Amino acid sequence: MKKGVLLVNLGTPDSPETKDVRRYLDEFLMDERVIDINAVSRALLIKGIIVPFRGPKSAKSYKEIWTEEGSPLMVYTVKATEALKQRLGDEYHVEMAMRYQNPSIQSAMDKLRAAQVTSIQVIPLFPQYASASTGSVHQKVMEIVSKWQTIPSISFINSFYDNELVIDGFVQNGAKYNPAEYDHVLFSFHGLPQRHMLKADETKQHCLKVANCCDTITGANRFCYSAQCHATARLIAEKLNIPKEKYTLTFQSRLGRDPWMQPYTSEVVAELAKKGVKRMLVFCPAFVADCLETIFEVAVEYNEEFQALGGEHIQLVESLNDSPIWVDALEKMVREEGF
Ligand SMILES: C=CC1=C(C)c2cc3[nH]c(cc4nc(cc5[nH]c(cc1n2)c(C)c5CCC(=O)O)C(CCC(=O)O)=C4C)c(C)c3C=C
Ligand SMILES: [Fe+2]
Ligand SMILES: [Fe+2]
Repeated sequence: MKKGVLLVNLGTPDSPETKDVRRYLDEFLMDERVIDINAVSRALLIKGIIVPFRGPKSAKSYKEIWTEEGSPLMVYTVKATEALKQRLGDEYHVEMAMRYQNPSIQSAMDKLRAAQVTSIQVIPLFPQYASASTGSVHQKVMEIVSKWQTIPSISFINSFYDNELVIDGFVQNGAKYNPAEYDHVLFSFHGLPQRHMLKADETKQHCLKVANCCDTITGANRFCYSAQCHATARLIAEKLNIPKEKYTLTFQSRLGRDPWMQPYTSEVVAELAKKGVKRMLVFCPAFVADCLETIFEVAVEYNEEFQALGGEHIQLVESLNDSPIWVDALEKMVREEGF
């Protein structure tokens, strides 16, 4: 009998065609943990405005990054999963799923059940915990097993923002570019609406109330996405000897008009270009695989904005993708934190 492992990434459209992108956006943005407003307003906003209008625009962006093997997020996640299977051997049954679209969590859980695994270890592939990413994966898995007659031992990884091998993976990739040769370094994380941060603060007295609330991890902010992003950036910067004044942490990918976590990457990129920064190195350590948000938003869109304002070049540091050190990190998580 084998132990089960379920790796879950965010998800990506089945193809870069508008109909598939719309179906993906619809499933993603109708998740109440992502757009956390009342159900009627969410349906009106998402089905009536965002999906119809954003669908064709996003499809155009996906066409720019699509490869012969498929969407980069999918390609890298599949490769890392295959490498992990090799490492873990016969003692484990490993499945990979996407929170939205395919392969679905339901299909992966069905396979684990059919394989009669003795336990299931769920690893959402997001280094920093957010209700909209990790929390949503946890909820979906719990919904599925709640319908099973027999529920095996299940464990959920909450976050791995300070995992040494994960940090070292980003450090190795960044070191290839010799950060000292760049004028400035950005750590650009996927953003979230500010209200998600406030909801994560169980004390209601810390987040955005205490000065520099994200600078250290405390009891109040231990599950705060922003505080965990700050910790990840600090650890990478320390290992690469990047002094504090030479790097900035920013948040990208804002959607809608509500305030999101700040500072916004787009605004910092523009300010730095205007200040005369010419060469900038950008890490995106919220993503374990390169995807639309890194390959297109950072390396193409922000790069163009930077150059239009006098900057010379934005260099994206590759994500962990299917690097051996990332597979080492996953293997260690499975062997040390599982059953
Ligand atoms: C790092 C984890 C992620 C969190 C947290 C997250 C929250 C979040 N995202 C949106 C809206 C969009 N995100 C989109 C793409 C996207 N998001 C993540 C990760 C997180 N999102 C990834 C890995 C990707 C790329 C997927 C790929 O196929 O490459 C998109 C779709 C693209 C676009 O149209 O721009 C949207 C929309 C919200 C609203 C949100 C939390 C509230
Ligand atoms: Fe996102
Ligand atoms: Fe904070």
